Amino acid sequence: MTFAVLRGLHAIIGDALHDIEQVYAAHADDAPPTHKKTSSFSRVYASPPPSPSSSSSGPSIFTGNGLDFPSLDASCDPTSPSEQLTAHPIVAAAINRIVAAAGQMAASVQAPFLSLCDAGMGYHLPSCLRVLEAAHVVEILRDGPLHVRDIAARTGVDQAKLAHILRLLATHHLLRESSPDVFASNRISSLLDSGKAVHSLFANPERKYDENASAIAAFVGLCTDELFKSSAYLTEAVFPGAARLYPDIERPSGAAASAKAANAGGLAVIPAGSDPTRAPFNYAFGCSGVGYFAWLEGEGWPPSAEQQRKSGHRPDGKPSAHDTQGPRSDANPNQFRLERFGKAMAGTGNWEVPGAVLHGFDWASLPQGSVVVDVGGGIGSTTMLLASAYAELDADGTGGLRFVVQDRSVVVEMGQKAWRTKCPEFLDSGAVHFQVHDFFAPQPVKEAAVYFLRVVLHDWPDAFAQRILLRLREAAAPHTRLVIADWVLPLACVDNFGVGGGGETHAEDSKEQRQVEGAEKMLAPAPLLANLGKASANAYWMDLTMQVTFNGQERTLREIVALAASTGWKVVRVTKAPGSLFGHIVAIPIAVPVPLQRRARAGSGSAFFDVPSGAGAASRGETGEMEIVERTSSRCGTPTFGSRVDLPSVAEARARFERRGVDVGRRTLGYGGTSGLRPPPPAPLKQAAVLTAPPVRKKKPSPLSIVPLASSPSPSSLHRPVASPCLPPQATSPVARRMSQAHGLQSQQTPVPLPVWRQPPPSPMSPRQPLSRRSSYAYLSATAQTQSHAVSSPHPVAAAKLRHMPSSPTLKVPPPQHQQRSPPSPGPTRIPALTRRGSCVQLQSPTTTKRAGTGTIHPPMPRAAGSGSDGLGMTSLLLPGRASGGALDFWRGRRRDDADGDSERADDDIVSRPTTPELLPAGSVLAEAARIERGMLRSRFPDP
Ligand SMILES: C[S@@+](CC[C@H](N)C(=O)[O-])C[C@H]1O[C@@H](n2cnc3c(N)ncnc32)[C@H](O)[C@@H]1O
Repeated sequence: MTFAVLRGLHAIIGDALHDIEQVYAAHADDAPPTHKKTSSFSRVYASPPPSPSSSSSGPSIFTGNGLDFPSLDASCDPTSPSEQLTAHPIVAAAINRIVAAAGQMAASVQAPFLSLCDAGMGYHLPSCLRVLEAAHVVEILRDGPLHVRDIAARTGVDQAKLAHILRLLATHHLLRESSPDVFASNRISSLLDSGKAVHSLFANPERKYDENASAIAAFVGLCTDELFKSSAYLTEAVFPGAARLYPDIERPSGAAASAKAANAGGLAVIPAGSDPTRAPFNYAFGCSGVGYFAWLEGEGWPPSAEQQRKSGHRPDGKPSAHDTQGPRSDANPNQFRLERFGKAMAGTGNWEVPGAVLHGFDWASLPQGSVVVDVGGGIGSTTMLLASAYAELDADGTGGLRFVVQDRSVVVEMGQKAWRTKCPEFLDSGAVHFQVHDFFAPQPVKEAAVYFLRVVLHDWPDAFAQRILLRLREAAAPHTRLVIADWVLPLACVDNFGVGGGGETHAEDSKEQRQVEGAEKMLAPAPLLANLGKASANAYWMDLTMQVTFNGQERTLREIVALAASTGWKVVRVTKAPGSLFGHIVAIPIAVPVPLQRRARAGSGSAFFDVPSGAGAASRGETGEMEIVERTSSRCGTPTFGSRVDLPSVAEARARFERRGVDVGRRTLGYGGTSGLRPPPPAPLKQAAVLTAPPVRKKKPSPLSIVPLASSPSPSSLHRPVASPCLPPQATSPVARRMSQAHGLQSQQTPVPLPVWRQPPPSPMSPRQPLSRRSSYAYLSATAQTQSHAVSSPHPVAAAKLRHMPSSPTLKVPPPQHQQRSPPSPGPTRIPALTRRGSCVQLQSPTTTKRAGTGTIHPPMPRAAGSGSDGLGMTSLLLPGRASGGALDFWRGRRRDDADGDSERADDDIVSRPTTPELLPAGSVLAEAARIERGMLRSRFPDP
């Protein structure tokens, strides 16, 4: 059977390659001459002929010119059509199948001992990668290949050693040895280019990460330095037996004591390995009891004597001469790492497919005036996205959702400043309100419609995450919904959990718990690993990174469900954007587990168990959990670790969802060959799942709802807001997708929305609808172009009539008015100039969260001279699968029906009007099309 498996893997690779070739062939017209692929296959990495076992048999579809796949040997140019096409859903999905199948194939056929050598000595890769980054080798190679002698001369690294370091990287395709001892950058290593001039890098190495382009270099620097070193101490931290065997290891003190601090009342015990300040990182850097962020800010320095001895630091704690971490400021010896971390964080918004949050919950179903609390919301970047879609207020001040962004005081201050600068109208109207709040303390906003936790829980071990969730449960009303946005790790095997199946679910899972709408059994069928193996690796790298740094973790669905259930929440739905392992989990309040109820009744006023804290307790070895939280804390309040520090403008936020990087549509594309890779699509979102009242029994209300919170002893005296441990997986787009292999799993998880991209020509294996060869894709890369959008604010100026959020710390949700709202209608939009002559766009109605339809815009046809106006052209809109469509007439000037001069439009504006409005089922679809076309027309007919 093994040969059958190997042949199966081989066929997957062949078929996936075929899919990719088809897409590139379909875009041959987009290729500038330099990107055209020739039929000679002269390059080293040119495509081999299809696999004989491939179901898409036949020769390569390239017999002449075509758009070639990016070469591994050349620098990465994210703006090239060839590179951009790698994000095409079909291509991205095919790439994932290739990565998964090739990884599995290699593991299957390679001698097991050599596989162990790969895994066991793979640590040299991050080591060598760090040299490459720290010594600025990629910038040195920016202008072309160099002999190692010259690289050594410029870096000061010994020539012989450097040659071996670079060769190891070249052997793993991270660099290229173009001739003996001559090295060149390639598609992968070129991403490390910080964009800085080489001389300035050597003159001011501490300024390397000043520029935006350096986010990936910063990320790799972070990964290959403290995170890599931390990972080396995983065994010491998790395996109690290690202490006996490796006496040289300094065991962080108090680890055992913190286990005692666990309470026995139903909340998770805090085992020794779950103290965020005694993680592998603390072993590696000899800074027991100091949280990672506090360490970055200078605490725990100098390291212990043992650590100094091992790392070569001088006994006075000052760095030794050969320490290459860059100059340290007197105030904070870790300043370089601190700033690098901040830079590496840039772009965490790419954890999520742009706009995915809008589909993660049925926000439009919430009654007017509902309050959404973004708990640990950073400076409100995600709230900005939601508010710009749902906070629009009606003229009488009753419309729209209201948002409360809660975080630590230093973050709230930053958030308010950013919002005041970029979109004060939300603050002025009271639609958005910032609030200082420690999420371990009682939640001041009671009975909110939604409590939203985005990438917060993964920062914390279970025992702490439980406390955060319990605080929200205490404040919840029956109608409250909890929305958790975090990675959802699939198992490495088929998993029936949540899909309602029996079989392999754990006996202790109740049937109710097993039902989670949107749960998936697998991402890929056999012979591939169910979680797509190596193609999904990034989420698992992230998971372990959280673990080694903070004892945090990413969670599987069953772990999230169990965590939620232990604090009185039932997970009802998970939504993942196509191509992402990042999920939005919706939970409803249920009865709180009995042990916590007992505790609440026992008179504490809270389900929390207040454990010993303070110096006295510590001296008795009874470290309290809240003391642990404090130790995790950031000393000088470094702002938004793990949170995005850049607030998008309203325009950028709207642009993210207006262009819909995400689609939860269910349209299936026919895929060649590897049929069965896509599990059936999840059922359409049911509003009922969100709107139906939770099963709270009237006769037995949750004890938490009757807990006299007012008389509760406030644990806040024990708390102070703490910096959150959280880590970056990705740097900024468009290369972010490379850092997330999970990005682009579309075809395996959810059918690809049809018209986002132009499709390849139909093949006998995979009949597809041919689309205009002239058309192109309007959604190139949402994140890449977001910056260039300028959308006028959709919000009516009715500030005087707007209701303000009460500024008191306790907010009550106003009685629901049970009136459905709609997101704002699109305002006039300037779309970035596209160079193509037409577009194939994914169209969605901005007036509803449901998909209104999809369509293909055919290229504008220039008007015949003398056709009676200064018109620019007409474009037609087709809605596939429907006998409907329409046409748009574009011209420069005033709207025709405003010819009386009433119009506010400028004479040189490009405007449009449907010529066949009756044919269009959704005017908003047409409006969307018009905005896109206007953008393209502007580029062709620049403003006079
Ligand atoms: C990974 S960031 C997520 C930020 C935001 N939700 C987002 O998605 O961009 C974690 C956030 O938790 C905040 N945080 C950490 N400890 C906190 C606490 N005890 N109370 C409130 N917020 C806290 C941090 O300041 C940070 O903004």
